[in-house]
Amino acid sequence: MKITDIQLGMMRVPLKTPFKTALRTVESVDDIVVSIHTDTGHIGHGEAAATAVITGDTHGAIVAAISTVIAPRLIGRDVADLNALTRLVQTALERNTSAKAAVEIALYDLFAQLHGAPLYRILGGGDPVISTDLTISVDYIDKMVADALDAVERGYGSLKIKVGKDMGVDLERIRAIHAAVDGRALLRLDANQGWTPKQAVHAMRQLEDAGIEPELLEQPVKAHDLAGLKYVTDRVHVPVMADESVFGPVELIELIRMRAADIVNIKLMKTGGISNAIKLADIAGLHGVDCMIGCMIESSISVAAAAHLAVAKADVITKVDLDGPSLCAWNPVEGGVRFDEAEISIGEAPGLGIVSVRGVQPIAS
Ligand SMILES: C[C@H](N)C(=O)N[C@H](CCC(=O)O)C(=O)O
Ligand SMILES: [Mg+2]
Repeated sequence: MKITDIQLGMMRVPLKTPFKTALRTVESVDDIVVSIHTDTGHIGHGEAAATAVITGDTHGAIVAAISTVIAPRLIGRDVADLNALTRLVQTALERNTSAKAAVEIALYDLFAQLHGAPLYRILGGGDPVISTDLTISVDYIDKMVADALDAVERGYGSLKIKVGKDMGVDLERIRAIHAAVDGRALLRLDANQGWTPKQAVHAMRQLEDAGIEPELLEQPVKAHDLAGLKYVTDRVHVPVMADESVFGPVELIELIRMRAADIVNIKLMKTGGISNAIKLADIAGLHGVDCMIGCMIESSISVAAAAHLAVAKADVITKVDLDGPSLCAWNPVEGGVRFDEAEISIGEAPGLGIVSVRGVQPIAS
């Protein structure tokens, strides 16, 4: 199975409701779709999210990285040599993790198709049904409470509450949601770097005093501030999770050496795809550090790949935040992984199981 062409397209899928964090507000998935064509007629699919405030990646940079740097290295190569191909992708250029992720996802999709098995089986197998949380965007308190109650009604057992905007109001937000949900869902807090280390410790102690025990606190402080993250981890009972602070193995090893966090959030758009995500899970597992698998604002192409990985690495990836497809107004993918509110289930179709993708505008390269 030889690679003959790599095509790029732009996909827009509106979200059901605006997605709001301490870092940004976004109303649609606007992602680059990668299709890798082969001489056997098989097509591998991938997707890159341009989350400039986190990865630094923009649409223009993703398109340029793939079309001018990565694709020329892959054309004519055999999909059977997956490890050689992922090395070519990872060493093609520095950073550009979302572009690398999209290409790797499509390569793994093809590799699994080559072997006639769903990707999770190629990655080691597992129970193909997992549960995701749902994100509650940071907003007016009444709106967040209503969104949280709606999510509980829809069957979500874990809610990821976005905070990090204003410490005083954030505490009110959490207290109000905690009271309304009344034990029917676990509360994960994600400050997206919005607090100082001292504010984060103060906030968690206030919650403790009020008898509120969130399941975890995600990325309370600036991404580069590992010392600040450790300051919080050392002083609160709530498990602290690193998200924006950890992209790849190098950051994870430093985080573990410093004992700066209790959990790490693995996202394909940060790791540059599946090969490094496997390394992160293995390093974390070796050190007894649990992982969450997360996503950016992505659709059911790249989130499907993350779901396959989560199934295969379920011993280490114990928490799932793959709600991108649930946030979308419609599903652009025919076939593939089934996203039904909290339940994500993977079928037995080879690769990612994607039959076709709707609403993609070709990008001339
Ligand atoms: C969508 C997912 N639940 C999530 O919250 N991801 C964010 C970043 C998403 C973005 O800004 O695109 C996170 O975990 O920080
Ligand atoms: Mg996060």
